[in-house]
Amino acid sequence: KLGMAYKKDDNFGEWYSEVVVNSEMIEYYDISGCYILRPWAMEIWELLKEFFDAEIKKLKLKPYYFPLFVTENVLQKEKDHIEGFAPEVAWVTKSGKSDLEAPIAIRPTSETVMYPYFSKWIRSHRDLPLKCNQWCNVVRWEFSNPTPFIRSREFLWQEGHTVFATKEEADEEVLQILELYRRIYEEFLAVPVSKGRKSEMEKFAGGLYTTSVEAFIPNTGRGIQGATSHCLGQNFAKMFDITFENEKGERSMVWQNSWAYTTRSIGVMIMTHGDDKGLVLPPKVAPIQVIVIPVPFKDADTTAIKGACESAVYSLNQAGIRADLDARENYSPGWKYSQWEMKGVPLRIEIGPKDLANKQVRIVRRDNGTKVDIPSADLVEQVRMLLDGIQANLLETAKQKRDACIAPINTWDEFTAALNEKKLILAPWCDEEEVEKDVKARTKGDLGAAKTLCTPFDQPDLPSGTVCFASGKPATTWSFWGRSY
Ligand SMILES: O=C1CCCN[C@@H]1CCCn1cnc2cc(F)c(F)cc2c1=O
Ligand SMILES: [Mg+2]
Repeated sequence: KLGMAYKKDDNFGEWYSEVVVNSEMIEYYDISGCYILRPWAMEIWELLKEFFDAEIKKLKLKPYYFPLFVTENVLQKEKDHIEGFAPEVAWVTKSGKSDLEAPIAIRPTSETVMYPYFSKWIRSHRDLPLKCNQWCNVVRWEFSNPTPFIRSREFLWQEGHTVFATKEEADEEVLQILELYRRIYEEFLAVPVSKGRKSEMEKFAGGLYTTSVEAFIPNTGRGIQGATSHCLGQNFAKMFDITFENEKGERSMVWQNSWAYTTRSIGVMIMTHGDDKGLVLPPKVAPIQVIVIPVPFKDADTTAIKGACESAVYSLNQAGIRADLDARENYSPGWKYSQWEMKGVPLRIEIGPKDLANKQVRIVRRDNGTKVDIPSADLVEQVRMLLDGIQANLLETAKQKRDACIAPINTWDEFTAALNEKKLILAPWCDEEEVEKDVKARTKGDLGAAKTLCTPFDQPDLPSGTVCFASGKPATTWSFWGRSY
């Protein structure tokens, strides 16, 4: 509970498992790949949801809830949509002692659950655009090493599924949602991400194109997909016969998007900001932003000290700041400091007899450990400034660490060297799928093969004559490559 046995830079995997448990976010469960999400994690999920849900409501998304279960023939409606995924599908085969007539799948994603009904509900252009979002869990029985938040067999997400009359509307929304995902990561979780397009090989096979926000974990040198926003084109319209009568009375197929972010986002935040004392929470997502701790002294007036703590908490809460009082009698101040540091609370306020006498409080920052004494009269404004400062500092520090890992390369040898140095590789590529397959084959190994992470929208200058690092053919784009989660 108190103190960490593992150091982040020495044993990242063990450090991570310890932090998520000691901070009371996760409890391990007796089914591999399944975890209990405790309040310290769920409150973060709820703060993210509050932002995202309000934003998509501005975009006219409507809330739905579709069934958890999918019949076999519906799930397999289109082979290439779930071809490679079949091993991940979890099936219900019995109820009680008796077998079900036909096995029923638990949703791994909801296209096949929803789209037959989109087909039924959409008749004319007046039924468009249809904008559906659901907050739910999905199950994917993955076998690669399970990691809390990052890779679990059940996870929480939102899945947006939208239907438009024109490709232009779909293309526009794909980027609007991607920008919301960037905001989730950079403005709330203080995690820098790159917006880009997935390669033909890495994109959602059922769609037309995939965009994503990509993060990077310097400790492991691995990229990680933060969220995805797909344009499905008319592929699912064809599959599920989703057509509408346009203004001219012609029957045409709809254009669709689908997009999601998941509880994985919490794991990325933990990996990015955590340190050897535990979690470091960005204030925007901290369930408690300020913890106030009375520091009694042998014969000091403990009642007056507690009163001062309570009024500090009260005025902070009145100002919309999530503050709490830790007045537990059975723990020493020192123990409390360590425990709230482990939980990553951005600010700690200590009030002892001296502070009381001087009408001040001592504030300690979790991100850089600095201590400052401020007059109680300035409490709310100073705390607000400190919280904003911590939020900005966390993003800036993470950006600098990530940028320090970016390795622009031109040749194969530079590529393999950068890969072994756990870099986020920026390479000129001919954008050919065969070459991507070849790089995967040539870099196979215990740590996993290298792959494209995304082709960033923000393209550096590509001098004419630049050749692809892997094929020697003319390069057409700069892409991020690396090992990934
Ligand atoms: O990524 C998104 C956004 C939200 C809606 N879905 C899309 C594509 C999901 C891609 N995907 C991802 N994983 C899957 C796992 C399965 F077991 C399975 F049957 C199907 C899939 C599958 O289609
Ligand atoms: Mg998967």
